[in-house]
Amino acid sequence: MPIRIPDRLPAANVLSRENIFVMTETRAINQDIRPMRVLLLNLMPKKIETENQLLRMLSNSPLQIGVDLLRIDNRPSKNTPQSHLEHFYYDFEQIKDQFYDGLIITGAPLGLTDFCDVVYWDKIEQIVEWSKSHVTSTLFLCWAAQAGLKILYSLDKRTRLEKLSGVYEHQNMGQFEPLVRGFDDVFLAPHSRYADFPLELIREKTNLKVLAGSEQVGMYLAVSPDRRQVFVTGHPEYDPDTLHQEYMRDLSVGIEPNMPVNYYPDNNPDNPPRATWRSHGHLLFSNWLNYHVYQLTPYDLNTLSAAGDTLTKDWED
Ligand SMILES: CC(C)(COP(=O)(O)OP(=O)(O)OC[C@H]1O[C@@H](n2cnc3c(N)ncnc32)[C@H](O)[C@@H]1OP(=O)(O)O)[C@@H](O)C(=O)NCCC(=O)NCCSC(=O)CCC(=O)O
Ligand SMILES: N[C@@H](CCO)C(=O)O
Repeated sequence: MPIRIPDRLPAANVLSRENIFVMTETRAINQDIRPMRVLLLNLMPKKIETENQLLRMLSNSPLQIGVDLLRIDNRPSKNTPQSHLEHFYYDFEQIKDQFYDGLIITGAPLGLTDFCDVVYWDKIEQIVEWSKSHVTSTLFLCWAAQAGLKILYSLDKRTRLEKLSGVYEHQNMGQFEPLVRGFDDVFLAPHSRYADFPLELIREKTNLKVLAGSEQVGMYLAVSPDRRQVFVTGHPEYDPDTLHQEYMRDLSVGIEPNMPVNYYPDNNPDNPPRATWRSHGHLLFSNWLNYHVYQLTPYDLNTLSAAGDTLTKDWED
């Protein structure tokens, strides 16, 4: 089933060219099934690219999914046309009385910025708190995972000496957890972060269930006991060339970044990179939509705030 997006959102053309079935608002209103409602809080610098990447991941589902785009930084954007933001994005005030089946909070290039110096930190805290009564399942990506751990578990920011950049192996630690259904025992995913998530720290300081990771990258995927919060510290949604774009950007601003690990064929940046994580990314987002959104969410979303922990399925561990 397709994703439901505004008629003129750029992703409509991008995804249609890839034979990905998107449904415009005009077509969608003729369907008499309840679409899933997913809110995308986009904090990434290249917002249109991130929209395309995440909508592609959400499109690989038998569900009809309505996607609302949210912004919380009303300063002029450095990397996205203001007209795009004004036309396609909601402000929190416009949606705070709404209920959603899913919320995705993206990464942000704020790995070297203390939380207290993040211009919209108060709004992030407000939205995470709001999600507890207005969203069935929240997916925190990369920087948002670190922010979510701070807000929900008071886990202080930990920063690596060097940026973790490249495509890394992960052990599947989730056994029969639905979120990792169909995962390989060992799988690849990109990372691009200074944030640090040591496995033992996560296990010691939170009640999260770690579902995938490694000694090298730490925790990659974890889920709360009620399965309503999912933390992903990497970027399974990335295009093949996203790490390359970031590498070239960081070189051009004089940061002297290390070359992304296990990424360029023959470790040569002149060779076009290939995606070795795409199937994992699609499976992760499909499993999230199926087991953490669709199968948990109440038919009447307005009952969500009263539902509390009765949403939890008693899946076998
Ligand atoms: C990454 C770049 C090169 C990006 O440079 P840009 O020219 O795009 O602009 P920028 O001023 O850095 O801002 C990028 C986006 O972050 C927003 N931004 C910047 N500072 C902010 C702050 N204090 N609070 C809230 N938002 C902030 C800007 O508004 C912009 O979003 P709009 O476009 O909407 O205006 C730069 O930030 C940089 O050199 N940073 C130091 C290296 C680094 O941190 N790289 C990323 C590491 S990876 C990472 O941080 C992932 C997370 C993690 O590691 O935990
Ligand atoms: N890693 C991204 C930011 C979100 O993780 C960057 O270098 O811009």
